[in-house]
Amino acid sequence: MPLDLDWVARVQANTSAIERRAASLPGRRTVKKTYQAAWLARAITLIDLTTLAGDDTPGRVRRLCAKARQPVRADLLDTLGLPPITTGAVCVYHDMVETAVEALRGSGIPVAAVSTGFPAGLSPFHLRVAEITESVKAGAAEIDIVISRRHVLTGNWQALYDEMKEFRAACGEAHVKAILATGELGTLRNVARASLVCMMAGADFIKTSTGKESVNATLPVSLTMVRAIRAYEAATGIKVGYKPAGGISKAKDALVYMALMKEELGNRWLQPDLFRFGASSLLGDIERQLEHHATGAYSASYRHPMA
Ligand SMILES: O=C[C@H](O)COP(=O)(O)O
Repeated sequence: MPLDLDWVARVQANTSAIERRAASLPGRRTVKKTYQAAWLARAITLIDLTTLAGDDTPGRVRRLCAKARQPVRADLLDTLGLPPITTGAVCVYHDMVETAVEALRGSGIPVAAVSTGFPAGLSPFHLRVAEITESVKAGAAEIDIVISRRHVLTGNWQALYDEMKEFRAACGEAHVKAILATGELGTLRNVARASLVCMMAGADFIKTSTGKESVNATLPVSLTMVRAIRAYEAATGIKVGYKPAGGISKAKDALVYMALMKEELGNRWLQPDLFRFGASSLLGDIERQLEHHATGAYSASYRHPMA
């Protein structure tokens, strides 16, 4: 849609109310027993299984892809009466896209690439656009772009809109997730406004963080962003997805995020086309919890290596 600056200017965020509501979630909402096992299995299908490290190698990416294809031991799934599952996607740097596409061939698992000068997004603009084009050409079905934080910090909503619109166009058929790097945006009002502008410019998902900021996904930021998604759907009928990312490594945290989505946006946002966790180590803890459900005993985390 065109940029609606009046709507952007009207956006408010009541920080203390948001913090109160976010703080009430972990204590109030838990699922137990077989329901918990079912929620955790669902959580696995929502993970963008990620490796974004300077020392990534094709071997590590291939092992990660094998894990994405079979995230939980078959005998555990059998004991729990769960069908075979896979992760939602595998998320890598551009250089690793071809390796991941090859390793996931036939699985139906999409490859997500972080493009546009991830994580700072400060390389020349034409190179950021070219990086998207290259990642799509290499087979990435999803592109995670990073926005220019300075456009938010200086209130230049037109520049943010134009940038996002161009990234959207370069993605073509690929889904685009807009990484806001919320830990660097200063206020929750900025987070709400940036969310709205990215949605107006065509983002399929809005995502909290690169995982490289000093503060990554948090519940107050998530509440702010999912309320923006709710407002955007109410006004336009368009459903935008949500991806909290960075520092989510415990099964119980995943359950809290899922409860937030269910309460704020409904069950529809607990499907992989509208919700993902960006996480490199969450799967290991979920596997441990599922093993506990199946056997009654906890295994050591080294028994659930990622890659
Ligand atoms: O988008 C994914 C994040 O980079 C993963 O962050 P994490 O390593 O803290 O799970």
